[in-house]
Amino acid sequence: MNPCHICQTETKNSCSNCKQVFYCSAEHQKKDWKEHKKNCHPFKIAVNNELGRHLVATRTIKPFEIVLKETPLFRGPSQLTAPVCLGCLNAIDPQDYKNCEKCGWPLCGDECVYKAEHIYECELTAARGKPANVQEFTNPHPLYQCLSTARCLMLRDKDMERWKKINELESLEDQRRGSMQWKADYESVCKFILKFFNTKLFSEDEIMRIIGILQINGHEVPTSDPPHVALFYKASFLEHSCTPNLAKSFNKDGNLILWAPKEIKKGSHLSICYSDAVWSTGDRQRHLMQTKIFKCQCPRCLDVTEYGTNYCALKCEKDSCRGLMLPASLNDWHKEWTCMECKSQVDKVYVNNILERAGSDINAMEKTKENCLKYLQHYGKWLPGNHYYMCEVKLYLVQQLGKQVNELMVLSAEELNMKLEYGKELVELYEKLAPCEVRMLGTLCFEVHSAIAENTRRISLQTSLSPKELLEESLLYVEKAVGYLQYESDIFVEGHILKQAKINRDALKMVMRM
Ligand SMILES: C[S@@+](CC[C@H](N)C(=O)[O-])C[C@H]1O[C@@H](n2cnc3c(N)ncnc32)[C@H](O)[C@@H]1O
Repeated sequence: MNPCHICQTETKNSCSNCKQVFYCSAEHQKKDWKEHKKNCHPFKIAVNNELGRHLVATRTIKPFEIVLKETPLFRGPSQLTAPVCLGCLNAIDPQDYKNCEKCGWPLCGDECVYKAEHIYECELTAARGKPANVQEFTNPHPLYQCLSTARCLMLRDKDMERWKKINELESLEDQRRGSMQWKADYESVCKFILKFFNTKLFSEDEIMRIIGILQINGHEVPTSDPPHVALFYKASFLEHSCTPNLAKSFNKDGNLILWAPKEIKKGSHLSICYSDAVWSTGDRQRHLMQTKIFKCQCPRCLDVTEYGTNYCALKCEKDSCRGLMLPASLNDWHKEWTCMECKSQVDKVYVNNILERAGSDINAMEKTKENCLKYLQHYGKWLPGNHYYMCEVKLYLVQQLGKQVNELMVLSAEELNMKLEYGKELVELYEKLAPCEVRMLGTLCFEVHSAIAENTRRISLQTSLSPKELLEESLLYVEKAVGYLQYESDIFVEGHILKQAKINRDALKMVMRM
């Protein structure tokens, strides 16, 4: 029993969405709804020593349910960017832009001059008495490195409520202080702000704290081109996992949508991936340590085989052995690797040589069908089929084969089969390893569906029958594609795939009813 939020009468009845606030009657619940809905979510904030604040589900969350939809608390240009319009945050067209009359920063045009967020750096720049002078538009521009920090600092005197919330977020000041990144930020952002804006408004500590908050909590938002950075208040309490349980989508206004691709049980921690779930363990861990200052101990990082997928393994160096080599234990990625079959060992130099060559060859390679096939054949000597580099190349192949309109119809039987087999293989692998990489999974499922549909068409031309199992399989993959992409906006290519997937799904259902 708990007290009713309105009248304190003891009651068992809680809000069915968040399970955290109690009401003795429907009437009292209705009375409180306007206030309560702002904080009514199926999670609560918890704290422990290892994670700090984190979010825990207060009830079981159903597949595809939206767990949190949030508008940005703050948005601004990325730290490393070519000049962008400070109104809409899209790239400046060097042939068609306008300098703000008050501060000199380039903007797209009149419609962007009065966008609310620009007033912050506009005022700060106008106060220095000399307009900003941006002439070069194609490369990352040093002036822009300091802009988000400066814009955010201005909230202190302009928007107390937002400033207070931003300052509640983690800055990891002590862990960051003195690191290489901290020193670089001190020179290129902190000292630069004080000098460029010729201001004494902010202390060095205040500036370094805001830099930390932006680094630890910032999200890259792809709704502008190039993407911009934004802070979201409640989403900032989410912990990281390399196999998270929440997917992240953005609507066209840059609002964040966090949703559950699979059921999440009551009491589970909610997580997103701060890094890239398709990267190798070494790369993810390095990235997390450099940018978010912690060593990931998620179940995937604590299992060298990554749930038996052997995503980072190498083939045994001995031709006579079919085993796979991995570090002997978790913290030994940088020591010897051992074959799990014959127990022979190789040193890190051997491992690095293979990985460095395989990595630089992918980067340098033009991603044509022929090159991808050559790569798979060549590196198949050292890398197993599930290796992350092999998967990257298979992903290119699946997308390349039948990319143009009607090209699918002229693929050879062998090519069509390759698209199908690699596509299915990748869906199975990434559903295990990266179930929240929904854009990649949705696109892959759509490719597999298209390949099965084409196969079905070829078979039915020969037999005048459409094999039922193939139609069912094609429907299964197109339904998966719709599920994974359902929150994608039509400003993204994935939003267009979603539209087509829905059309194909409905058409398939009709054919199957006939
Ligand atoms: C965006 S904040 C998350 C909220 C933060 N715990 C707080 O109290 O505000 C990111 C920071 O939380 C901590 N953190 C998040 N996920 C973690 C994890 N899986 N393991 C260890 N620390 C984690 C790290 O310090 C990380 O830099």
